[in-house]
Amino acid sequence: MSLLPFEAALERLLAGASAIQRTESLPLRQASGRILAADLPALRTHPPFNSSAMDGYALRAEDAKAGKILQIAGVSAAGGAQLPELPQGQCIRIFTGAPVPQAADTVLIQENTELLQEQNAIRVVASAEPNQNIRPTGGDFAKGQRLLMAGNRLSAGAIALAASGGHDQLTVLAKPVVAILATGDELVQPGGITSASQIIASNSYGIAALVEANGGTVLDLGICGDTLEAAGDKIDLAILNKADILVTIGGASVGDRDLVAPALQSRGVVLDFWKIAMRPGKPFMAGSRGAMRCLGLPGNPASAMVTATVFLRPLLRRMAGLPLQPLQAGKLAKDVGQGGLRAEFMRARLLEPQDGGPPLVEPLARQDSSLLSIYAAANALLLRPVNAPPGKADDNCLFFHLD
Ligand SMILES: Nc1nc2c(c(=O)[nH]1)N[C@H]1C(S)=C(S)[C@@H](COP(=O)(O)OP(=O)(O)OC[C@H]3O[C@@H](n4cnc5c(N)ncnc54)[C@H](O)[C@@H]3O)O[C@H]1N2
Ligand code: MOO
Repeated sequence: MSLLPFEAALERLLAGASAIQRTESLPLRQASGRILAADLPALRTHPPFNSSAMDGYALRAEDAKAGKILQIAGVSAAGGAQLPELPQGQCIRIFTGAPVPQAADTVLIQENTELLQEQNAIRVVASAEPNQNIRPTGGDFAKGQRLLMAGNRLSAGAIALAASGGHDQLTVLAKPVVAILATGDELVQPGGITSASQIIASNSYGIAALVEANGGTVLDLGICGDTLEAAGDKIDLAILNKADILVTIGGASVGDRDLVAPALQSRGVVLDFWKIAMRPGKPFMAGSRGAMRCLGLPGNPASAMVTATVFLRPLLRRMAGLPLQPLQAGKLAKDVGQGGLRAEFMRARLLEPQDGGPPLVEPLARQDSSLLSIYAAANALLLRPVNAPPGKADDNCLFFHLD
């Protein structure tokens, strides 16, 4: 069977994938980083009154002339209950954020006055122009105005704006549910080892972390043994729980015990493609059952993480309403060999460039797909295209960020 180029596989995977439309309402404190489901109008005007930008004296600009002596008729403080009147030819002591009395059209900063304590008055030292140091009503936003657009990712600033606009709950897109199933008779959970032949199902943890870092929520289906029935029962659970994406790990290759493809098919999953011209990750498969997308990752730890980065990450981000993280341009940090018949995603480290140019990408020494110690040390995947000529240090290259 011929192998599908990873670019074509990714295009097929993303075709027709869009942000899921379920929503949920969250308290502001839990909404950071989530995607706003609908345009957000301001429930109030801010500032709700003409407000002073400085500590000083509110007055009529015509009175704010150097040398004048003005009686202090009252005080306006932020949160103060009553706004004092401003009699003709007088001033009001005012603090930053406090409402400016209606008759005042300027605020003279206190540094430009001399306080005549005994007379409860000030002498104007430097004149002020009209409209100085006054933040007008609605200068930030007016009631009914759109504060944030649907599809906006809620940054710290957006959360503060929503709070200021009077919202204490936000309606956001629900996170896509990603069911994760590890397959293999040899697998046990961390802490569950009882014999030397067992292997800890570490991939499920790595994939779960990747899912949570990319806008998804995990439905952990645990581990199933290498039988069609056991795998089928777990797939039923994903269906029952309405998972948006089912990710299986292992059992994707060609051995007699590689049961994932037939198990998926036995539950009505239609496979779209299987086997990719990439290294690691050749046995990767994808299909769907109704709205549920199904990704079969190979079991080797680096193969599972690489295929999750190349395929699951963009699919999930698309379904979560997040921007994709495309390949980026870098420079090779050292010579690399010729590309093979499969595109290779080499585990690599990014080095800071000397001249502020693109990052230097240094492939790590050992690339076997079973090595988690190497995968964990990497922060990038260097792409070596099919049949690429040998690469020289400083040649252009492409890479995926892993962080
Ligand atoms: N004759 C062939 N053999 C293999 C081929 C092939 O084309 N012809 N492909 C190889 C490639 S490439 C890969 S990758 C592996 C992947 O095969 P599977 O997806 O069937 O993976 P398993 O056999 O189930 O497991 C492989 C390896 O990974 C360990 N594993 C599995 N699941 C987990 C997990 N959740 N956490 C940690 N480790 C896991 C498992 O114990 C095995 O050591 O097939 C090659 N063979
Ligand atoms: O492609 Mo496998 O994923 O080489 O180890």
